Amino acid sequence: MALIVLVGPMGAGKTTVGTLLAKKLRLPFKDSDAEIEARTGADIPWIFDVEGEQGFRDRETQVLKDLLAMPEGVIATGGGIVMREENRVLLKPVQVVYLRASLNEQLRRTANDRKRPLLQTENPRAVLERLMTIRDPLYRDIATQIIETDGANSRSIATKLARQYGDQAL
Ligand SMILES: Nc1ncnc2c1ncn2[C@@H]1O[C@H](COP(=O)(O)OP(=O)(O)O)[C@@H](O)[C@H]1O
Ligand SMILES: O=C(O)C1=C[C@@H](OP(=O)(O)O)[C@@H](O)[C@H](O)C1
Ligand SMILES: [Mg+2]
Repeated sequence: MALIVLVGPMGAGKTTVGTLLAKKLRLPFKDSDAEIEARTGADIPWIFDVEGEQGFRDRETQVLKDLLAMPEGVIATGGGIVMREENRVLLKPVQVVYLRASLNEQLRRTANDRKRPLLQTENPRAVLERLMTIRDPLYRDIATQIIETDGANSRSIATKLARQYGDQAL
C-alpha cells in the first residue's frame, strides 16, 4: 500500500523530504500541520495561543485520522504526533519512516524559526533535548524504518526513499 508516513523531531525534514518524495513517486503529499492550518484558517502559533497545546493535539488527531484514510500518498506529520497513544495506535499498521536528526542538527535547522511555539523559549536546545528523550522511544516503537539525516541533504534522502518505495507507487 503506497501510504508512507514520515515522523521525527522538529527539523528532521519531514515536510521538506515528504514534499520531494511525493513528487518523485507522483503521489499526493499532505502535511498535517498545513492541513490543520488550512482547516482552521489560522496558523499553528495562533492555535497554540488560543486553544492551547491540547486543542492543537485534538485537531492533529482528527487530521491524522482523515489523512490515513487516503488510499495512497506521503504524509508528513508534526513532531509531536507520537505524544498521544491514540495516534500511535493509528500509525502502528502503516509504513512509518522515522527521520532522525542529532540535537545539534535539530537546533541548527530550526534556528530563528517563529512558527514552532514549543521552541519560542530562552533555551530551545533544552526543549529539543527533553522532547527527544521522551519521543525517541515512541518514534522507534512505530517506525518500520529509521533514517539518520545528519550529513545527508533532503534531496538525497528523498531519492533513497523513492528508490525503495517506487515499486509500490506504480
Ligand atoms: N537533511 C537535511 N539537511 C539539512 N537541512 C535540512 C534537511 N532536511 C530538512 N532541512 C531543513 O531544515 C528545516 C526544517 O525542515 P522541515 O522539513 O520543516 O522539518 P520538519 O517538518 O521535520 O520539522 C528546513 O529549512 C529544511 O530545508
Ligand atoms: O514537535 C512538536 O510538538 C510540534 C512540531 C511541529 O511540526 P514539525 O515537526 O513539522 O516542526 C508542529 O506540529 C507543532 O509546532 C508541534
Ligand atoms: Mg514539518
